[in-house]
Amino acid sequence: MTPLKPTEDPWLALEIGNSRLHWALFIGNTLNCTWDTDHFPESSTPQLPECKSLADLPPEILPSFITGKLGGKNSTHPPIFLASVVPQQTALWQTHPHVRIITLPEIPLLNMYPTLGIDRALALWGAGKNWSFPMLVIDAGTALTFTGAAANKSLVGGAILPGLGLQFNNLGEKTAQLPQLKQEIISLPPRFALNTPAAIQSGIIYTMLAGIKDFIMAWWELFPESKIVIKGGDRILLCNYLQIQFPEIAAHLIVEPNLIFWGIREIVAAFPVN
Ligand SMILES: Nc1ncnc2c1ncn2[C@@H]1O[C@H](COP(=O)(O)OP(=O)(O)O)[C@@H](O)[C@H]1O
Ligand SMILES: CC(C)(COP(=O)(O)O)[C@@H](O)C(=O)NCCC(=O)O
Ligand SMILES: [K+]
Repeated sequence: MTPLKPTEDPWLALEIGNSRLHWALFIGNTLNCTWDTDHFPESSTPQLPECKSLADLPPEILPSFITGKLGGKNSTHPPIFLASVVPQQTALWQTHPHVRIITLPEIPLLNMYPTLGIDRALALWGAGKNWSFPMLVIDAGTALTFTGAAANKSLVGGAILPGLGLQFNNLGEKTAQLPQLKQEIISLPPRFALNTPAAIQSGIIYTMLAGIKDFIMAWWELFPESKIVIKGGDRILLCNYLQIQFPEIAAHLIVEPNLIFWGIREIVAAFPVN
């Protein structure tokens, strides 16, 4: 891989989550734009190892406006810094000539355990470096996770539960009489509902909001001054309802969709260049 001049060269960040791929284009240290794409279908076997130039990347991965920003299809392929929590998807990229996979030991957090998700570690590192430690990150993604570190950048720990989409899908799939609902809740349902869809929405949303509040309160008992950042595909929906249910808590949350990319940028900046 050609060495990177961190101040001016373009590079791509790719986070592979359990629902989709999250992409960012950086020019040096500056985030230029972000986009999301689907996982590769398991049936397809993209010829990623053959990717020598940008023209070889499928258009559903690299939209044409991004190729344009990079100087067109014939320009040199920028490096892709990849962090993934989906091993089957990582495997597809492993042999790509311009991909560099970020691993847990490269993240300078202390006290990490070996199976900690790289997305959680990067988001926490990115948040702490941007806003300061202690720090608690809430990731409202496929899974909902809480991940916290103390002032000395040491992982305190966290928690994992099914995210909003998973809760709705699981309930719809594993019960005979419950419908598959979309998690787009237009407004907060009545707490004590008189029809099935509203009862499902009530159960899921009120317990999730109460759970988030409880974890935040427990964290503030340990670290009263800590900032809290929330990311992930369901962040806006959850923040909107937190705002209604627990406005004093919602007011303290920093909402940041690009947290993982700040984490990746920190690691790339520390990446040795010739
Ligand atoms: N366009 C979208 N595609 C998929 N999920 C979405 C989209 N917009 C919002 N979501 C919500 O985002 C959640 C997934 O969050 P995301 O941060 O994308 O997941 P991951 O990083 O785990 O792949 C889903 O539960 C879903 O409700
Ligand atoms: C908890 C996760 C599934 C979250 O994944 P996501 O919802 O962001 O796709 C992922 O961070 C993971 O696989 N973690 C490994 C276990 C751990 O962090 O302890
Ligand atoms: K994630």
